[in-house]
Amino acid sequence: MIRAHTVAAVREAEAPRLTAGEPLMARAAFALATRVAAELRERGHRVSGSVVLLLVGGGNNGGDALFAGTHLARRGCQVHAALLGERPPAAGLAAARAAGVRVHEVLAAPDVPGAVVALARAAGVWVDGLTGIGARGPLRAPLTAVVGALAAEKAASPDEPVVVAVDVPSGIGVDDGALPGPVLPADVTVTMGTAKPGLLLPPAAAVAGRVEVVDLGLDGDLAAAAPAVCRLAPADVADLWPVPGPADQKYTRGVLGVVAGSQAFPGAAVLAVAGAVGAGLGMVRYRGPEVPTGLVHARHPEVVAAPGRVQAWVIGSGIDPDDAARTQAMEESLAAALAARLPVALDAGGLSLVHDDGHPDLPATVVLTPHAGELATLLTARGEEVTRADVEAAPARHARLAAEITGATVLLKGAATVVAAPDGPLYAQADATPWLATAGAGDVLAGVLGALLAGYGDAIAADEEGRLTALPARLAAAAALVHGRAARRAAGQGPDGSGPGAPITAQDVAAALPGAVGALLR
Ligand SMILES: NC(=O)C1=CN([C@@H]2O[C@H](COP(=O)(O)OP(=O)(O)OC[C@H]3O[C@@H](n4cnc5c(N)ncnc54)[C@H](O)[C@@H]3O)[C@@H](O)[C@H]2O)[C@H](O)CC1
Ligand SMILES: [K+]
Repeated sequence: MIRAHTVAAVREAEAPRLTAGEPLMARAAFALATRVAAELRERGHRVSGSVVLLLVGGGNNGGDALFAGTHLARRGCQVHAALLGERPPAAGLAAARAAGVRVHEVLAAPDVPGAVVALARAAGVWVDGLTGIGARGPLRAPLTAVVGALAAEKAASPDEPVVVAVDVPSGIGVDDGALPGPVLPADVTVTMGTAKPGLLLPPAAAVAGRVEVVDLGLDGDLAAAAPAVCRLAPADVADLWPVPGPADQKYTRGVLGVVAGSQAFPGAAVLAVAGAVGAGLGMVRYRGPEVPTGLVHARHPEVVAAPGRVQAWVIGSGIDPDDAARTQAMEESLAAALAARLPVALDAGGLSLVHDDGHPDLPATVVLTPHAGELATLLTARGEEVTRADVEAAPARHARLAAEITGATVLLKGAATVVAAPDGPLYAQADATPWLATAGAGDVLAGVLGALLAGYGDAIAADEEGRLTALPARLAAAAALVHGRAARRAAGQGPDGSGPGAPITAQDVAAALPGAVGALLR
């Protein structure tokens, strides 16, 4: 699991070590130089003779870059430093000059962006040491124009140069993942001491590239600080996955009630059920009208269409809130779940059940699964004037707001999936593939989540002391990881999303679930 800590937590952890004179910056700079050299070699370049441009801000972020440039110059790189801060870090500057780094006072140039771009065009590596955790707000002039020009250069030639961000790409919202202004997208971010929330949270996570965490010896100090954002890795999901044992039978593995699909949208019932059975569980009880029931049985004859005991519910996929009969069925199953303290995945039309305060203070065992538009509609219905664009610009903030308003756990779907509960860390999962943006994918995800909730349903229902309140959020993040990995598998991509992939349908994703789960458990 990747844990990300806020600027305040990092400062608090660093302070005693800095006071004690620990050489944190030296460690940081050496690790940064080592990564730059590795990136050069991995691209088939010799380190010695390679041209490296340091973009140097006025604080210690720039200091990291300058000291790293010192190491690189000593390894034979031709290193140029473009000074873009009013007061460049003196110690770093002196060390760089002593090592032969060529220093450019570009702020004195009549055309600052032009001067930087001229240096950049001659370099194979750009080291972004403009701002790190000391940034306040969107980048200010002249960095705005400089970064805008460099981003345009980089967009025109994506393969070369390689952009290495120091600690964070300059200009992102370090604690919230916002993109308040121009940012230079990085191929690699070498982040110091611990990951930062903005490297995991959308939209900024999309410009961080591969994130490498440098161990500065802060883990002990940071362990005391609860992480602000977590990202589950496959191993964490494997530890969570309900794997049956010799004593299990279908009722102990978990039975899932599915209220999805309608005469108008019967396919969603098939897809939600396919997601659940593909993820693996004891049994599905499907509740719906004749047409979807027939389709479900045609694809999944093992599904039971009779009422009975369940350990979790999926409610809402493929249901139009204007469909009175189906809305009544949704209300009844939600009421039954709440009365029995069972976990629920509320998807699509099911979200309309929380558009008013008819269910005040939902427990965190209810997991809402909106996309950005549905979350905007929900928040607006609950009195927060919010548009889809607002949600997409700050997904984590809006997911947490919805969790606080409703009391439920919120899984906000998107290119990266954010999970927020009223308390505890955010989760940010980036396991999907753009090929997953296809009709019905959300229905399958609701089924995967339902299967996981059913696997833990009895334990959650019996959890009188609230020891498991953090579990639904973690299960939701796990469902997002497996759903994304199954989509990559179905698209013919690697587990890391590598490769071009190919068109997939929601059913392809469901069919790939058993293989994706098996790959996790190996
Ligand atoms: N604490 C340590 O010793 C270590 C820090 N590491 C590195 O240092 C930075 C944090 O350094 P700090 O000096 O606190 O701030 P920054 O360099 O990130 O930024 C301050 C710098 O940027 C200017 N600035 C602030 N906001 C803006 C803006 N919106 N637009 C333009 N310029 C802005 C400000 O004026 C200053 O000049 C951390 O990220 C690490 O890289 C070491 O790695 C570990 C030890
Ligand atoms: K930076």
